[in-house]
Amino acid sequence: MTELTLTHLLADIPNHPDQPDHALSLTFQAGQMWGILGPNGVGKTTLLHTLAALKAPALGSIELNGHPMTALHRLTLAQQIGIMFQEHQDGFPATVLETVLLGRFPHLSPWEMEGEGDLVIALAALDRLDLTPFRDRALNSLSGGERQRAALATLMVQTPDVWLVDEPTNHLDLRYQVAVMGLLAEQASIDKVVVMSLHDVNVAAQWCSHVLLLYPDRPPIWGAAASLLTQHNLEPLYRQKLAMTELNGKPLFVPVA
Ligand SMILES: Nc1ncnc2c1ncn2[C@@H]1O[C@H](COP(=O)(O)OP(=O)(O)OP(=O)(O)O)[C@@H](O)[C@H]1O
Repeated sequence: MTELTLTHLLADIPNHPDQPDHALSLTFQAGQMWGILGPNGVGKTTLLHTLAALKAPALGSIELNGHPMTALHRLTLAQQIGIMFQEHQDGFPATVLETVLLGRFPHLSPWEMEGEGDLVIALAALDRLDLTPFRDRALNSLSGGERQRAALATLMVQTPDVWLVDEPTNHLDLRYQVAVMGLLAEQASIDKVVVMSLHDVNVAAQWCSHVLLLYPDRPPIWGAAASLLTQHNLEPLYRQKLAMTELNGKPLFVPVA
């Protein structure tokens, strides 16, 4: 079973002094769905990039299934860890299908072209995200929400064991917010590790099994979403007064002006 273990980890946030008492020591496990919550600029994206081994930490270490990340081959990391970025860049002109097929890249030998099996996986992902009608369109012609769905389709095609997703509901209308969170929950249910940054505490309350709360001015806390998502913990997180009610047994928070 996949495990990503953080030991006294401190992400290297530019222009921020290192705060060793803010270090993280926790394990993200297969089947869990983690939401990272915190105010703008606290370091959620930087932490996700650190977990993907795209950025060295300021302190501490990360192990994937007991192996230090720094000792793993880039190809192994690319096969096992997938990240969806918050901003989608157009590296080069490509169609939606060509872009999504890039997710197969870590699974191909050098110079090997995608085969029939790869195409089947890519077409299924396009179908799952309602992108089949867009398959031959240029990626840069898609709307923000369509591009977000194309980025998630690419991650599906990569089939990583660890899904790191930066603000998965960005740009999405309400129906696709639910569809995408359902897709991520499905990945957790098949024993993937799912870790995402979120701005919507209600999405976290509805979908996440665990949360990590990153405070700018005090040590982080982490654990079961049901016990940590409280007014007591969230008001100081956002420095915002909140009202709370309940819907279907889950808390529902509303900012109070
Ligand atoms: N290249 C950079 N140069 C200088 N500062 C940077 C750079 N990249 C990030 N930062 C700063 O690092 C801090 C953490 O940024 P990060 O994007 O990780 O925050 P975040 O919690 O994801 O924010 P948001 O909720 O706004 O997406 C911010 O203050 C940001 O301005």
